[in-house]
Amino acid sequence: MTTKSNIILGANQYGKAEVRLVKITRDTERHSIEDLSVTSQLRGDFQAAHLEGDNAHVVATDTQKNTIYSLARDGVGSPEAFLQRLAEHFTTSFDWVTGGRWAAESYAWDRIQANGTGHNHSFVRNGQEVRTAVVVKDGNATHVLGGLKDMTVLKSTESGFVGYPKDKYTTLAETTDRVMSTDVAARWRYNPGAVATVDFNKAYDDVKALLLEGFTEDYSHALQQTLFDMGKKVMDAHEEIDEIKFSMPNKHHFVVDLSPFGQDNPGEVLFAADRPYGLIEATVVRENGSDAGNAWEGMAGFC
Ligand SMILES: O=c1[nH]c(=O)c2[nH]c(=O)[nH]c2[nH]1
Repeated sequence: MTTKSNIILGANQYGKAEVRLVKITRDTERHSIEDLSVTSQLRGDFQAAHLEGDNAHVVATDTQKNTIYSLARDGVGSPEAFLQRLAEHFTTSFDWVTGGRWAAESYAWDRIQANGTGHNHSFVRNGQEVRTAVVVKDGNATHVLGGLKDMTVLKSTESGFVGYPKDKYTTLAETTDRVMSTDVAARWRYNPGAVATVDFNKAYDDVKALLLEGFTEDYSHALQQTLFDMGKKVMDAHEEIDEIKFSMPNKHHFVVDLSPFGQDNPGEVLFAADRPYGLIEATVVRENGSDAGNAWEGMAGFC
């Protein structure tokens, strides 16, 4: 005789994904623009909805979307602060919502330069990188993650790759001078005790600058070393950050053989391959930093 095992509901969350929100602040002639894609996901007691079709606890995803727009009426400020307001709203408005995950991407706009100054109300999208933020609330614990992605960088020298093991499958030639390029994706976790006093926009600008400096500063023996240097630089300067995770493709640039055309090629004409690419991922952590709890749960694309 076989006994049937009991089937129960496991982890679950739900909400509205990628709510496109543009907030123009126009209380003076000099307008400003905040452009985000916001995702809200609630966690808590949603057992009856899944097991019995009882929606009494199901705050509609449409309501979640409307809440995002309504809270934006009072300003966004920073993605991290805005997500914390959403988290606070949902967990205090509905008893059974014990936590959730709120995420944003934000897209920067620069003022169009006209007659030597930034225009009051005309903007051009700045496509250098996409800013990311996540707030995870679980009971009394709140985790705030800053981040960025798609920040494409390249150094045309001061990078090499030597000393790796050679076996019968190794064809890669050692080099002490190559192009190194990557799309930086990084997410950093703020110490929960510091969150109340962090100026998230200022911290973001500074972290981005430090990442760029870290990429360029020293000779790179591998993307792995450069990744660590970048993370260490950020964490040395920002005590309020306890951890930074990276995912960085090694965007290979191959020197094209021009000898069939009777030409030399001292690393000037390159084939930029789009795949396959190396994929270098790591976390740089502050020893004895705060407990990450479930801050990284469900975070795709990072290890
Ligand atoms: O910076 C690099 N790291 C690697 O792990 C690697 N592997 C490889 O083939 N080229 C490179 N470059």
